[in-house]
Amino acid sequence: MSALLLAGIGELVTCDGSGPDRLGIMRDVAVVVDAGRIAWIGPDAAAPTCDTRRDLAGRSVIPGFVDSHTHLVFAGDRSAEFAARMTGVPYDGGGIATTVAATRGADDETLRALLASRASEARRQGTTTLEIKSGYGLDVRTEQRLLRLASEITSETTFLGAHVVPAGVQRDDYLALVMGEMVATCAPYARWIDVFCEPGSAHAFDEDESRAVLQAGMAVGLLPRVHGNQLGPGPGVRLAVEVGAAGVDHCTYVSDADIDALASAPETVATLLPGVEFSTRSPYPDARRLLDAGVQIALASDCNPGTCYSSSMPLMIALAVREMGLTPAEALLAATVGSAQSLRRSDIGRIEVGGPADLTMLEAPSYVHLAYRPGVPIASAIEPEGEQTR
Ligand SMILES: N=CN[C@@H](CCC(=O)O)C(=O)O
Ligand SMILES: [Zn+2]
Repeated sequence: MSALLLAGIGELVTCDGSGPDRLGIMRDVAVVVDAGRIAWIGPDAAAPTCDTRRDLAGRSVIPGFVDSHTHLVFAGDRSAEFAARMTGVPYDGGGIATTVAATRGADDETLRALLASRASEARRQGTTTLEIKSGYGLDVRTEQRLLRLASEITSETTFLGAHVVPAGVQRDDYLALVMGEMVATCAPYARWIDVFCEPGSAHAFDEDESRAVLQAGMAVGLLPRVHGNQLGPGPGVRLAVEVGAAGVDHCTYVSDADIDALASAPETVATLLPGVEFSTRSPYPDARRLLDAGVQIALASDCNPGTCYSSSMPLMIALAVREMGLTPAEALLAATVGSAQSLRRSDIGRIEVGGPADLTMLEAPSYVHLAYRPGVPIASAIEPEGEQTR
């Protein structure tokens, strides 16, 4: 068979929903990868002969992480803002203007190189699917440019023209631009429409503004998702459920009513971003409470220059376990199938014959090491062709 045989897998975590933890764990197996898809899974001892054979020597293999929330296309540096925050300066979204200025001033080649380097950094840590938002252009030309560049590397692109109101533009004028020329120009390069719904921030948008933005996107065929309840209690969760959004992301401050609404709307996934709480020194959401109430949850990095400059899904899993009350199994499911669900994808986030060969290898015998060994680079996406970088 002209394919790649991955032999000697000690633990294959399929995340197929079977077994006590829904992890579908298989032991001492082999996997055949052919033309980018999984062609065969079975006992190691019964593996077919292939042109290429790689021995994983008992390592654990898991589905590639699905990072359903990132802002990877930007230029500039905000490390000073982070340092100030660590001395007590709160986050309010105002620093986004710094990134917008740097991003507008960067040419395509510069942004493409920055994006490629961040995407490769994520892949080296086991991420095989990235969602990428615009939102650092905030003018028609730059927003379209960011989405065009993002769409060169992923089909999961999100128009976030309604990130904040840019300097020098009246709020009403900016909203009219976003809902008119900007969304029309960006829609060909986007699958999703997002809005920073945070009435407590002078920079972001209130409930009515957010609803109008989402409806304008939906009118041109984009699917809604929401940044909500990040800086304080608010209408984000409620609005996401109302419009049938695929995800409401952050959910740092949720009420009992928000949890009830999410529990009765399984199509709206609560996407938790613990790297943001870590990097803004905010309280963590109670993921245990959400899960116990029957809410669908996902984990993502929110890699961005302001609130979390980390692309590490293993770090998010470790934080979810240590700080948010999830078991290692629940955290892994949230970072794979849960996150896939928040992108309305059933083809990724799990390992099955016929599915894409999105496989991540751990330098460990068990997936539990993702939380057990925080900060240690044990996860990397398996490269079916070419050099394995780890
Ligand atoms: N909250 C809004 N947007 C980003 C942060 C953007 C920034 O500060 O650059 C977030 O998801 O946290
Ligand atoms: Zn975000």
